[in-house]
Order: sequence, then structure tokens, then C-alpha cells
Amino acid sequence: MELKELKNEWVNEFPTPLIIAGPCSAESESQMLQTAKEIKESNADIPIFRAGIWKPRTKPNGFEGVGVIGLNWLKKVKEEYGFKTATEVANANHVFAALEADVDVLWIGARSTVNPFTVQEIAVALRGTKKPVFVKNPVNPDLALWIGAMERLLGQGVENLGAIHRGFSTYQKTKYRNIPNWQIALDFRHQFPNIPMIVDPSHICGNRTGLAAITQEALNVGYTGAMIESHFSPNDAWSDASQQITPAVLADLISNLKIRNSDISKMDDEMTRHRTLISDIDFQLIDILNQRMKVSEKIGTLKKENNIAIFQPDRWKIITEYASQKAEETGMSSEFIEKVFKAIHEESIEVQNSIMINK
Ligand SMILES: C=C(O[C@@H]1C=C(C(=O)O)C=C[C@H]1O)C(=O)O
Repeated sequence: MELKELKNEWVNEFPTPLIIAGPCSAESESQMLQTAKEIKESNADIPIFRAGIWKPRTKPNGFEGVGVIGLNWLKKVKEEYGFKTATEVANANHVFAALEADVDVLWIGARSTVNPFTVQEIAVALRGTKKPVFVKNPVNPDLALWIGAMERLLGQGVENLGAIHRGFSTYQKTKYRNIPNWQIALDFRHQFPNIPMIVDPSHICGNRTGLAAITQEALNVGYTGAMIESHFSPNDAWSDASQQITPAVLADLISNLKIRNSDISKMDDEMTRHRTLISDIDFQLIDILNQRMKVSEKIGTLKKENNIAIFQPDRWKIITEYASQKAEETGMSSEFIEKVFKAIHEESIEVQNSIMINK
């Protein structure tokens, strides 16, 4: 069996969008029950309640989760409010305890996905389970690692899979805690459209303000749902306080989400016209790029004959300046044009380099 062949029908038993919500960490029985009660009473359609029992923390000596006792609280949440429950597992012992406590949905965290030994250990412990298992993207932007983790699970007969896009670590200061890098998740979905993908806006944003926009963006590109951290008293949370929201705010966020329909058959005509136009322009773009690279080849030959360095900072500066000015004139984002030109320049250098090294 291959990942591509999985049907993942488990997801059909849940509403769309599939929302998983609950506190970052289980802290106490009363915190769990109060949060569950408020989520239930908010009337938002949330079928799965989450809580971290074991918390992988960057630094030692902080709160690292309540451990197995929290599994009893998840059970109470299930009994009293009818939610399915979900938690993170990061080693075989976690898996055994979570299965024993009949947690309904499990996920593998970003810090575990990076480590094939850990993933293998978890996969073996989960062997043959019918429970849905989500795999968060690894902390580093490595698509193969993410897919590899899924393959390890499938290798142990775990067939009810899902993916969680939680963003990627970065050293740069950005408005995100973990930059979304949407293209990686889209590449994943392109290869495995059958594997449900949900977004984790809480970990992408690291704050409350961006949650709705990221969740909507995920639905706009066709994700199945979202996992959002919610706590009855967010400011008092023992972990990730700044990114958790109250159940009332969560319900409001959900009620404002717009679900996008991926079936375009009803708007065929107009869509087809626009798409034909896009393809036409794409062919022209490729042609033009090819012409530019041919000129670059000629410049490469000249440089080789005259023993001149390939990279010419002064010329490159002129190009970036006119590109950005032209972008502004046309109303396009100059950041976007800068990215495009950097890619073109890189290829142009590559083309000239292959001329230089050939006799
Ligand atoms: C084409 C040249 O070589 C390099 C590539 C450039 C480009 O593709 O636009 C610009 C400057 C150089 O770094 C050149 O020197 O003009």
C-alpha cells in the first residue's frame, strides 16, 4: 500500500471544516472541564477536543506537561461533553498510555517528525491502529521528512492519516512564530490530495491577532480544517498563553470562516476562458525567459574570452532598481518582483558558469 492509494474515509465522519480545539496543555481537571464546557456551550461545531499531556519544551526546568494523569481528564471531557479527544505522542510509552486511555485521535509533533528514529518508534507502537493519526510538518522546511514520517506510519499499517501544517522555524524576526511557507504544504497536497491537511494557526502565529486570517487562508486553498488552541482563561495558561483564545472568541472566529468549494464544474465557462489565457501567458513567459537566458549565454561567452568575473554587482544593482520601479508603476508587489528577479539572476549565473567551465 502506498500513501497515494489511501482513501482516508475516516475524515467523512466529521463536519467541514474539521476543527480541533482545546488548550495547549492539560493543566488541571477543572481547567480541562471548564474549557470543554465553554467550547460546548459556544455551539461552534467542534467535534474534537485537544490537549497536550506531554509538552516538548525548548528549555528545561519549565512546565513539561502533567503526564498520564491528564489522560483521565481527557476521558472525563469525552464522557461529560461528548467530544472526541486528541493529544500528542512523542515516544512509545506515550502511545501505549494514550491507546490505553482510549484517546481518539493522536498527532506527532513537529519536533518528533524531524527524527526518523522517534517516528519509527511511535509508528511501531501504533501498529495497526484504526485511530486517525496526524503528522505535523517537521520544524525545518523538509517535505521529504514529512512524507517519510507518513510512510513509516503506513509501513506499520496505520492507514487513517492526516497532516498538520504548523509552520517552520526561522531565525529571522518575522510577524510569525513559525513562518507558514505555504508552498511546502501545497507541494504536499499536490502529491497527496487524498490526505486531509489541517492548519495550526496557533503555532504559525504565536499570537491571537493573526489566527483568523491564517485559518481563512488555509480554507481558501482547500484545507480540510484547523487545530486551534483555546483556553477558558488564556492569560493564565501555563504554556503558550499569548496564542490561546477563549472559547467565545474561537466560536466567533469559526462562524466567520468562509468555506470554499473545490468543485468548479458549475462555473466552467468563465473559468476555462481565464485558464486558457493564463496558460497562454505562461507559454509566453517561458519563451521570454528562454530568450533572456540565451543572451546571458552570449554574455557568458564574452566574459570567458575576456576572463571577466560572472557576477557584476553594478549591473545587478541597476537591474534590481529598474525592476522594483517598474513593479511599483504597474501596481505589483516589489517584493514579489524582487523574488522573481533573484531567481532569474541565479539561473543566469548558473548558465554563464556552465559556459565558463566548458572548454
Ligand atoms: C548577464 C550578466 O551577468 C550576471 C547576470 C545578470 C543578469 O542575468 O541580469 C546581471 C549581472 C551579472 O551578475 C551581466 O554581466 O550583464
